[in-house]
Amino acid sequence: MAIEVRDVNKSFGTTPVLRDVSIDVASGSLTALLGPSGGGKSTLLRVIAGLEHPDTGTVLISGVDATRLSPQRRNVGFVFQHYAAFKHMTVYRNVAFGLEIRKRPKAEIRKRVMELLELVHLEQMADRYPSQLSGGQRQRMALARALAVEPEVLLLDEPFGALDAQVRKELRTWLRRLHDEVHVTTVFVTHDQEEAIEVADTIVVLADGAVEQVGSPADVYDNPANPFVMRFLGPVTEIGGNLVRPHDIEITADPRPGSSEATVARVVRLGFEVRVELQIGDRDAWVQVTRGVAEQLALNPGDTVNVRPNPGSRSLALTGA
Ligand SMILES: Nc1ncnc2c1ncn2[C@@H]1O[C@H](COP(=O)(O)OP(=O)(O)OP(=O)(O)O)[C@@H](O)[C@H]1O
Repeated sequence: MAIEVRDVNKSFGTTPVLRDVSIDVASGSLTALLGPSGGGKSTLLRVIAGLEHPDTGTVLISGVDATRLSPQRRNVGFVFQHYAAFKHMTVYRNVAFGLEIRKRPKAEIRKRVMELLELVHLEQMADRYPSQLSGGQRQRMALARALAVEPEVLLLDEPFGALDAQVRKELRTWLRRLHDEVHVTTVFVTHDQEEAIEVADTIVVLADGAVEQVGSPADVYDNPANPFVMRFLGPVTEIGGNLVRPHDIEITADPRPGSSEATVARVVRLGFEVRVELQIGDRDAWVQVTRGVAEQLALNPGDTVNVRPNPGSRSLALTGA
């Protein structure tokens, strides 16, 4: 294990922010800390980095108890949402900085910095200043700088959070590819479930200071541990007291075992998919079907249909939740 967090508790004043948090991060993995705002993601990342100290519990990095080590001695690289670059230094010098203070030979520094700039596709920008870069380019520079000193662990706190949606999407793909090339153990914080699903190989769902579930993107999406995780990871709707993914619902003209009667309220075409809005008793629900299915059923507002979770699909009973 590259990182082992054991029974960590942390409060700010009297407010508990991390409650008995234990996670294992496998060497070479790309792990997302995912959860709603205020859930404790950044605090957990900062505890791993050594920027915050847990009240109780331990943090091991590469098997070594790092709980009391300073950030400098943990050999971690860190990138924040708003990256503080050295404004008066070129991109080259920003990336070289960590190696220069470690007094590495000039030729070695040059080779390493140019390799890194190539890796983050900024080789043409070496002589620019940070103010002459776009937001996405600046974050890529930040990653190159964090990687320069060959950290054992790379920690990213919403690294693309301040960028517009399009650039964010590009950088996600880019981060995944970069990780496939470099394989450095990476933990990144995000509140965006799509980002976590697309980029990470392991997702840790954190809410209200506690770990709700740990698993692969497919695990947490298809087999959520509880209604909170199911709701947070993707769209849900409620049918017969069960929480179901809207694409996991069977809609038929005639009743089937376990089905509920519903009235079609609206049929919305969204390209290939069709969203069927329903009224079941006094509750609203919706189902996502393909255009073919919608056409076959010839659905119109006011029609009576029957719906039930697809046999074999995952649904969660809501009683007591
Ligand atoms: N230095 C601090 N002093 C007091 N309270 C803090 C401090 N840092 C964080 N908190 C509180 O701890 C809780 C968790 O914050 P944290 O930033 O870890 O959550 P998060 O999941 O990363 O949320 P976000 O996505 O909004 O950053 C919040 O209620 C926050 O107000």
